[in-house]
Amino acid sequence: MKQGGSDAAKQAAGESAAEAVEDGMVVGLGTGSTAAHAIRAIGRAVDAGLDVVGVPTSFQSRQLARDCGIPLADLDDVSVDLAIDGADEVADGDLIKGGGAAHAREKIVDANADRFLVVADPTKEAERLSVPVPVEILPMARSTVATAVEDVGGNPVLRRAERKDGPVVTDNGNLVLDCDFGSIDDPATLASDLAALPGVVEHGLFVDTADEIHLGTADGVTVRTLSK
Ligand SMILES: O=C[C@H](O)[C@H](O)[C@H](O)COP(=O)(O)O
Repeated sequence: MKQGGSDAAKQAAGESAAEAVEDGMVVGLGTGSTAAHAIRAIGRAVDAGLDVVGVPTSFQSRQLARDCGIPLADLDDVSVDLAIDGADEVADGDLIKGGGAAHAREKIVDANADRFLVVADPTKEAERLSVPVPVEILPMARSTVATAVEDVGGNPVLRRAERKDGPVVTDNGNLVLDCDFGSIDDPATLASDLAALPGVVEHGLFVDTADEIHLGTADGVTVRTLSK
C-alpha cells in the first residue's frame, strides 16, 4: 500500500472535506490516517456547536469519533448525507481501498451516502490502478478464493499481522487476501469478477462511487468533482 504522503497533505485534505459538513447532517466517518484528520476537524466543529451524527466505518473510526465527542448512530437507523473517506490509490475517479482492512464497512457506508468525498495526498494518484486489491474473505474460503483469484489473473497473498503471529483478522472476523493484478485496465469488470467469487465478503475496488476528490498538499487542496 502507498503510505508515503506527508501528514500535512493528509491534514489539508481531511480538513477541506470536513468543511462540507453542515448542521443537521449524518456523516459517514472513514478509516485511515487521512480520514482521521477529517474526523478530528468534525470533532472540533462539534465542540463549537455543530449538530451532526457520525456513522463509523471501523473500530478505529468509532473510537476516534467517540474520543472527539461526535455523537454516533447505526446505519440501520439513519440515512447518510455525506461520507468522507481515504483511499490507497485513485485513478480516474476509481479507487482501491482496504489498506486498513476496513473496506467492507467503508463500501457500505460510502455507497449509501448522498455524497462521497475522497480525501487523499498526491502519492495516491495514479494513471491506472495498480496496487494490490484487498479482498475480504470468509476464513473457510481462503484457499478456494485464492485459486479463483489466480484464475482471473491475480496473485493473492494472505495479509499477515505485523505485531502478532498469524493473519490480519478484520472487524468482521474475516481474513484479507491482497491480490496483485498489476496495472488494471478494466476496474469495473474486475470488480464484478471478484464480487462473484463464493467466499468473497467484499473487495477494495470502488468503481465510479466518489463524488469529489480532495487532494491535499502542504500548500493547499485541489478539489475535483466527478460526474457519475
Ligand atoms: O481500510 C482502510 C481504508 O480503506 C483507508 O481509507 C485507506 O487504506 C487509506 O488510508 P490512509 O489515509 O491511512 O492512507
